Parts: sequence; C-alpha cells; structure tokens
Amino acid sequence: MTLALNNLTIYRHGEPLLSIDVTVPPGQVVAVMGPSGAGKSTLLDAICGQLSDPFSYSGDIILNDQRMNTVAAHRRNMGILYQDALLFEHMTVGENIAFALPRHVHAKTTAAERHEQIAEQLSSVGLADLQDRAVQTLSGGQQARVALLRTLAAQPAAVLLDEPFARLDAARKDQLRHWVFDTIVQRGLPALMVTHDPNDAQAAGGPVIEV
Ligand SMILES: Nc1ncnc2c1ncn2[C@@H]1O[C@H](COP(=O)(O)OP(=O)(O)OP(=O)(O)O)[C@@H](O)[C@H]1O
Repeated sequence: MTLALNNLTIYRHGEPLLSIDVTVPPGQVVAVMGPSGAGKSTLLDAICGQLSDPFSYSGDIILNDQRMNTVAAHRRNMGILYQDALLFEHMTVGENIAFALPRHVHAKTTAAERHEQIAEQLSSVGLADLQDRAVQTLSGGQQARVALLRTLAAQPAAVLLDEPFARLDAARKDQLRHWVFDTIVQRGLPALMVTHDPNDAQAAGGPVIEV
C-alpha cells in the first residue's frame, strides 16, 4: 500500500492554510510537525474524506494508484486515530474493538475466537483483563490505547494518527510507539502521524515534514 498526496493544499474560507506533497511507501511513518493551528488535523480530515466547511482542498489523494478525492469516506479504508479517543461509551472495551473488525473477520471467526484475539491484543498494550470493562471506567491513557487497537483492528489500507501518544506517560509512550510502529511495518501500511513531540518522529524513523 502506498499513499500519495500530490500537491495537496488545504484552504480555509478559500485562503491557503497548508500545503504538502509526499509519497508514503508501505511501512513508512511520515511525521507531520508544525505550529498549533497550522491545519494538521484538517489535513487528516481531508485525506480520510471528512473535510467540511469552511475548509476545502486542491490536489490529489492517491491510495494504491486509486484517486480517492471523490470516494466516500467509509469506502476509503483509512484508519484514523483522532486526538480525543472517541470510543463508543456505552460499549465495553472488547465491544469497541470487535465493532471495528471487518465483516469478513466476523464471518470467519466465532465469538470465542474473537474474544481470544482481542484479549491478546489488549495484553500486548498493557490492558490485559479489561476486555469486559465499560470504556468510561478507563483512564484517558487507557482509552487512547483502546482507540489505537480499534483503529488497527479495522485493517485499514493506510493509517492517519493525530497526536497518538500525547496522553500517555513516558513508559507507556515507549511501549505503544514500538507496538504501533511495528504493526505498521509488519502490515506494510503507509502512515501519517501528526505530532508536536520530536521523540515520536524519531521513534517512527521516517521523514519529518514541517508545515
Ligand atoms: N470550523 C472552523 N471554522 C473556522 N476555522 C476553524 C474551524 N475549525 C478549525 N479552525 C481553525 O483552522 C485552523 C487549523 O486547525 P487544525 O485543527 O487543523 O490545526 P492543527 O495544526 O491541527 O492544530 P493543533 O496542533 O493545535 O492541533 C486553526 O487555526 C483553527 O482554529
């Protein structure tokens, strides 16, 4: 999978806000850094098809040679992780992750198998035994980890991360960075990561784009 942003410019009320031109090959994490208000989150909205007034853009968004500009958001298969976790609060941790699994995974597995797979994933990010907990009983950092698992459970074709580690303590940051970046490499996914933390960019090991 390759994600190309060809001469992409974001506009607010018709005025240019941010421009980027980059090709992200499989397994690479490109860090996007820049001042607050530069339009970084809006850029991710544009890529995944969620841009709304007063914003617009020009240029092309290409995923695996397919032009995404006019493809509906739910058909783009972009995994986006927002700054605020935005989990389904009335569901358990496990239900939040299971909900994101693609239909073909549901069709091929039993509920018990899915439960076991989700337990393994939770344990790999330090959340063992929390599968049946209501999400609103989790801390912000725990919710951020569930949101990361959910984003990747959907088997996206590309990953867009908005400050993915900002709410984690230092030890968790290291653990989660490894887990997320390893997963991205193993699955050969192109990823864009908006961050203010140079350590995130360094750990990702890819190019840094200043906007
Ligand atoms: N609905 C809106 N109408 C007008 N301006 C908006 C709207 N939403 C956001 N903005 C402005 O657009 C600019 C880009 O916002 P955006 O959230 O993309 O920036 P950012 O680079 O992600 O910032 P941060 O690093 O603080 O998260 C900001 O100046 C913001 O105040």
